Amino acid sequence: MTELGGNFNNDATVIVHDSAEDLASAAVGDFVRRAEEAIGERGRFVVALAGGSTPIATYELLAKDARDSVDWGRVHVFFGDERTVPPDSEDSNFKMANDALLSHVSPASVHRMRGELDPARAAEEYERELSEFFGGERPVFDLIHLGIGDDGHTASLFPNTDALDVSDRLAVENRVEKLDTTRLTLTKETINAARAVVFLVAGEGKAGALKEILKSDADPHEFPSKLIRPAGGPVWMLDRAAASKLEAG
Ligand SMILES: O=C1O[C@H](COP(=O)(O)O)[C@@H](O)[C@H](O)[C@H]1O
Repeated sequence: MTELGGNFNNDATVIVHDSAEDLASAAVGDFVRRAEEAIGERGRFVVALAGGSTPIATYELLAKDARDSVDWGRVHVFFGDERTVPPDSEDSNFKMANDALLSHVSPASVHRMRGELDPARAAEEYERELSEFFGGERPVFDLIHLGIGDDGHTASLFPNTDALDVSDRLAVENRVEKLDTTRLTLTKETINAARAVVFLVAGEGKAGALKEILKSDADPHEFPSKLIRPAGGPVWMLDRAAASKLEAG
Protein backbone atom coordinates (compact mmCIF):
# COMPACT_ATOMS: atom_id res chain seq x y z
CA MET A 1 0.00 0.00 0.00
CA THR A 2 1.34 3.44 -0.95
CA GLU A 3 -0.13 6.85 -0.32
CA LEU A 4 0.63 8.94 -3.40
CA GLY A 5 2.22 12.27 -2.75
CA GLY A 6 1.55 15.39 -4.80
CA ASN A 7 -1.36 17.73 -5.15
CA PHE A 8 -4.63 16.16 -6.11
CA ASN A 9 -7.87 18.00 -6.85
CA ASN A 10 -10.28 18.50 -3.96
CA ASP A 11 -7.64 17.69 -1.30
CA ALA A 12 -8.00 14.04 -2.16
CA THR A 13 -6.03 11.37 -0.33
CA VAL A 14 -4.94 8.73 -2.84
CA ILE A 15 -3.94 5.27 -1.66
CA VAL A 16 -2.71 2.63 -4.08
CA HIS A 17 -2.85 -1.11 -3.42
CA ASP A 18 -0.90 -3.75 -5.31
CA SER A 19 -3.95 -5.66 -6.49
CA ALA A 20 -7.75 -5.54 -6.53
CA GLU A 21 -7.71 -8.17 -3.75
CA ASP A 22 -5.50 -5.97 -1.57
CA LEU A 23 -7.79 -3.04 -2.29
CA ALA A 24 -10.84 -5.04 -1.14
CA SER A 25 -9.08 -6.16 1.99
CA ALA A 26 -8.03 -2.60 2.86
CA ALA A 27 -11.56 -1.33 2.18
CA VAL A 28 -12.90 -3.92 4.63
CA GLY A 29 -10.43 -2.73 7.29
CA ASP A 30 -11.46 0.87 6.64
CA PHE A 31 -15.19 0.01 6.90
CA VAL A 32 -14.68 -1.88 10.18
CA ARG A 33 -12.64 0.97 11.68
CA ARG A 34 -15.17 3.64 10.68
CA ALA A 35 -18.09 1.52 11.93
CA GLU A 36 -16.41 1.01 15.31
CA GLU A 37 -15.67 4.72 15.61
CA ALA A 38 -19.19 5.86 14.61
CA ILE A 39 -20.92 3.33 16.87
CA GLY A 40 -18.62 4.31 19.75
CA GLU A 41 -19.32 8.01 19.28
CA ARG A 42 -22.92 8.11 18.07
CA GLY A 43 -24.36 4.65 18.67
CA ARG A 44 -24.92 3.86 15.01
CA PHE A 45 -23.11 3.61 11.68
CA VAL A 46 -24.91 5.03 8.65
CA VAL A 47 -23.40 4.03 5.34
CA ALA A 48 -24.33 4.46 1.69
CA LEU A 49 -23.03 1.67 -0.53
CA ALA A 50 -21.68 1.96 -4.05
CA GLY A 51 -23.15 0.13 -7.01
CA GLY A 52 -21.69 -1.54 -10.07
CA SER A 53 -19.27 -4.44 -10.03
CA THR A 54 -16.13 -3.02 -8.36
CA PRO A 55 -17.43 -3.15 -4.77
CA ILE A 56 -18.56 -6.79 -4.97
CA ALA A 57 -15.17 -8.09 -3.80
CA THR A 58 -15.20 -5.71 -0.84
CA TYR A 59 -18.77 -6.49 0.17
CA GLU A 60 -18.25 -10.26 -0.10
CA LEU A 61 -15.10 -10.05 1.97
CA LEU A 62 -16.87 -7.84 4.49
CA ALA A 63 -19.56 -10.51 4.87
CA LYS A 64 -16.93 -13.24 5.26
CA ASP A 65 -14.20 -11.62 7.36
CA ALA A 66 -16.02 -8.95 9.32
CA ARG A 67 -18.95 -11.03 10.49
CA ASP A 68 -17.91 -10.61 14.12
CA SER A 69 -15.97 -7.34 13.98
CA VAL A 70 -18.94 -5.10 13.19
CA ASP A 71 -21.95 -4.59 15.43
CA TRP A 72 -24.34 -5.16 12.51
CA GLY A 73 -27.41 -4.41 14.64
CA ARG A 74 -26.28 -0.78 14.70
CA VAL A 75 -25.52 -0.49 10.98
CA HIS A 76 -27.98 1.34 8.69
CA VAL A 77 -27.53 0.90 4.97
CA PHE A 78 -28.51 3.31 2.20
CA PHE A 79 -27.44 3.49 -1.46
CA GLY A 80 -25.65 6.13 -3.49
CA ASP A 81 -27.54 5.31 -6.67
CA GLU A 82 -29.81 2.83 -8.36
CA ARG A 83 -30.81 1.71 -11.80
CA THR A 84 -34.52 1.89 -12.69
CA VAL A 85 -35.08 -1.85 -12.45
CA PRO A 86 -36.79 -4.12 -9.92
CA PRO A 87 -34.75 -5.28 -6.90
CA ASP A 88 -34.33 -8.80 -8.27
CA SER A 89 -32.82 -7.60 -11.57
CA GLU A 90 -29.19 -8.49 -12.27
CA ASP A 91 -28.69 -4.75 -12.94
CA SER A 92 -29.95 -3.70 -9.51
CA ASN A 93 -27.36 -2.17 -7.20
CA PHE A 94 -29.49 -3.32 -4.28
CA LYS A 95 -29.37 -6.92 -5.54
CA MET A 96 -25.59 -6.81 -5.83
CA ALA A 97 -25.20 -5.59 -2.24
CA ASN A 98 -27.92 -7.86 -0.94
CA ASP A 99 -26.34 -10.95 -2.47
CA ALA A 100 -22.85 -9.99 -1.31
CA LEU A 101 -23.45 -8.57 2.14
CA LEU A 102 -26.84 -7.64 3.43
CA SER A 103 -27.77 -10.92 5.06
CA HIS A 104 -26.01 -9.43 8.13
CA VAL A 105 -28.28 -6.43 8.29
CA SER A 106 -31.88 -6.40 9.51
CA PRO A 107 -34.18 -5.66 6.54
CA ALA A 108 -35.63 -2.78 8.58
CA SER A 109 -32.20 -1.12 8.49
CA VAL A 110 -31.72 -1.44 4.74
CA HIS A 111 -33.04 1.54 2.81
CA ARG A 112 -33.05 0.81 -0.88
CA MET A 113 -33.96 3.14 -3.71
CA ARG A 114 -37.09 1.73 -5.34
CA GLY A 115 -35.93 1.34 -8.92
CA GLU A 116 -39.16 -0.38 -9.90
CA LEU A 117 -41.23 2.80 -9.41
CA ASP A 118 -41.66 5.84 -11.61
CA PRO A 119 -38.23 7.52 -11.19
CA ALA A 120 -39.53 10.91 -10.03
CA ARG A 121 -41.67 9.22 -7.40
CA ALA A 122 -38.85 6.90 -6.32
CA ALA A 123 -36.52 9.88 -5.83
CA GLU A 124 -39.11 11.74 -3.77
CA GLU A 125 -39.76 8.66 -1.65
CA TYR A 126 -36.03 8.29 -1.03
CA GLU A 127 -35.77 11.91 0.03
CA ARG A 128 -38.64 11.35 2.45
CA GLU A 129 -36.96 8.25 3.82
CA LEU A 130 -33.70 10.13 4.29
CA SER A 131 -35.43 13.05 5.99
CA GLU A 132 -37.30 10.77 8.36
CA PHE A 133 -34.21 8.78 9.21
CA PHE A 134 -32.16 11.90 9.90
CA GLY A 135 -34.96 13.53 11.91
CA GLY A 136 -35.59 16.33 9.43
CA GLU A 137 -31.93 17.45 9.50
CA ARG A 138 -29.58 17.40 6.52
CA PRO A 139 -28.38 13.79 6.13
CA VAL A 140 -24.85 13.24 7.34
CA PHE A 141 -23.63 9.78 6.42
CA ASP A 142 -20.76 8.30 8.40
CA LEU A 143 -19.42 6.78 5.20
CA ILE A 144 -20.34 6.90 1.54
CA HIS A 145 -18.72 4.39 -0.80
CA LEU A 146 -18.51 5.46 -4.43
CA GLY A 147 -17.14 4.06 -7.66
CA ILE A 148 -16.47 5.72 -10.99
CA GLY A 149 -17.25 4.88 -14.57
CA ASP A 150 -14.64 5.21 -17.31
CA ASP A 151 -16.53 8.38 -18.36
CA GLY A 152 -15.85 9.95 -14.95
CA HIS A 153 -19.37 9.50 -13.55
CA THR A 154 -19.92 8.66 -9.93
CA ALA A 155 -23.07 7.37 -8.24
CA SER A 156 -25.48 8.20 -11.12
CA LEU A 157 -24.08 11.68 -11.65
CA PHE A 158 -23.25 11.28 -15.34
CA PRO A 159 -21.40 13.84 -17.50
CA ASN A 160 -23.50 16.80 -18.61
CA THR A 161 -26.74 15.62 -17.01
CA ASP A 162 -29.28 17.73 -15.13
CA ALA A 163 -28.59 16.24 -11.69
CA LEU A 164 -25.12 17.79 -11.61
CA ASP A 165 -26.55 21.27 -11.01
CA VAL A 166 -29.19 20.31 -8.48
CA SER A 167 -28.46 21.82 -5.09
CA ASP A 168 -31.84 21.80 -3.34
CA ARG A 169 -32.59 18.06 -3.32
CA LEU A 170 -31.28 15.08 -1.35
CA ALA A 171 -31.82 12.57 -4.15
CA VAL A 172 -33.09 12.92 -7.70
CA GLU A 173 -33.96 11.02 -10.82
CA ASN A 174 -31.44 11.70 -13.58
CA ARG A 175 -32.03 11.21 -17.30
CA VAL A 176 -28.94 9.71 -18.95
CA GLU A 177 -29.50 10.08 -22.69
CA LYS A 178 -26.39 8.21 -23.77
CA LEU A 179 -27.66 5.11 -21.94
CA ASP A 180 -31.27 5.84 -22.90
CA THR A 181 -32.27 5.40 -19.29
CA THR A 182 -33.08 7.24 -16.11
CA ARG A 183 -31.15 6.64 -12.90
CA LEU A 184 -31.73 7.48 -9.25
CA THR A 185 -28.92 9.18 -7.39
CA LEU A 186 -27.96 11.04 -4.24
CA THR A 187 -27.10 14.62 -5.14
CA LYS A 188 -23.62 16.05 -4.79
CA GLU A 189 -24.88 18.13 -1.83
CA THR A 190 -25.90 14.99 0.05
CA ILE A 191 -22.67 13.20 -0.78
CA ASN A 192 -20.49 16.16 0.17
CA ALA A 193 -22.11 16.44 3.60
CA ALA A 194 -20.85 12.97 4.60
CA ARG A 195 -18.24 12.52 7.31
CA ALA A 196 -16.25 10.35 4.93
CA VAL A 197 -16.40 9.59 1.21
CA VAL A 198 -14.31 6.67 0.00
CA PHE A 199 -13.97 5.83 -3.68
CA LEU A 200 -13.16 2.21 -4.57
CA VAL A 201 -11.63 2.00 -8.05
CA ALA A 202 -9.95 -0.96 -9.76
CA GLY A 203 -8.77 -1.76 -13.26
CA GLU A 204 -6.88 -0.11 -16.09
CA GLY A 205 -10.12 0.97 -17.76
CA LYS A 206 -10.53 3.67 -15.09
CA ALA A 207 -6.98 5.04 -15.32
CA GLY A 208 -7.68 7.77 -17.92
CA ALA A 209 -10.75 9.12 -16.10
CA LEU A 210 -8.87 9.09 -12.81
CA LYS A 211 -6.12 11.24 -14.20
CA GLU A 212 -8.71 13.79 -15.39
CA ILE A 213 -10.59 13.73 -12.09
CA LEU A 214 -7.62 13.99 -9.79
CA LYS A 215 -5.05 15.95 -11.76
CA SER A 216 -6.63 18.02 -14.55
CA ASP A 217 -8.56 21.30 -14.54
CA ALA A 218 -11.23 19.80 -16.81
CA ASP A 219 -14.80 21.00 -16.32
CA PRO A 220 -16.54 18.93 -13.57
CA HIS A 221 -19.56 18.66 -15.88
CA GLU A 222 -17.35 16.47 -18.09
CA PHE A 223 -15.99 14.44 -15.14
CA PRO A 224 -18.66 14.61 -12.40
CA SER A 225 -16.53 12.79 -9.81
CA LYS A 226 -14.72 16.14 -9.51
CA LEU A 227 -17.87 17.50 -7.83
CA ILE A 228 -17.27 15.29 -4.81
CA ARG A 229 -15.59 17.51 -2.25
CA PRO A 230 -16.49 16.50 1.31
CA ALA A 231 -14.83 18.39 4.16
CA GLY A 232 -11.30 17.05 4.55
CA GLY A 233 -11.32 15.70 0.97
CA PRO A 234 -12.36 12.34 -0.43
CA VAL A 235 -10.27 9.19 0.01
CA TRP A 236 -9.47 7.29 -3.16
CA MET A 237 -8.58 3.60 -2.71
CA LEU A 238 -7.16 2.31 -5.99
CA ASP A 239 -5.46 -0.75 -7.32
CA ARG A 240 -2.20 -0.32 -9.22
CA ALA A 241 -3.85 -0.69 -12.64
CA ALA A 242 -6.33 2.13 -11.96
CA ALA A 243 -3.53 4.33 -10.63
CA SER A 244 -1.18 3.68 -13.56
CA LYS A 245 -1.63 7.11 -15.20
CA LEU A 246 -1.31 8.97 -11.91
CA GLU A 247 1.95 7.34 -11.03
CA ALA A 248 3.33 8.09 -14.48
CA GLY A 249 3.03 11.76 -13.50
O1 LIG B 1 -23.42 2.45 -13.13
C1 LIG B 1 -22.66 2.49 -12.20
O2 LIG B 1 -21.33 2.55 -12.43
C2 LIG B 1 -20.37 2.90 -11.45
C3 LIG B 1 -19.12 2.09 -11.75
O3 LIG B 1 -19.45 0.72 -11.83
P1 LIG B 1 -18.37 -0.45 -12.05
O4 LIG B 1 -19.20 -1.63 -12.51
O5 LIG B 1 -17.42 0.01 -13.11
O6 LIG B 1 -17.72 -0.71 -10.75
C4 LIG B 1 -20.89 2.68 -10.04
O7 LIG B 1 -20.02 3.28 -9.12
C5 LIG B 1 -22.32 3.19 -9.88
O8 LIG B 1 -22.77 3.04 -8.55
C6 LIG B 1 -23.15 2.36 -10.81
O9 LIG B 1 -24.54 2.52 -10.65
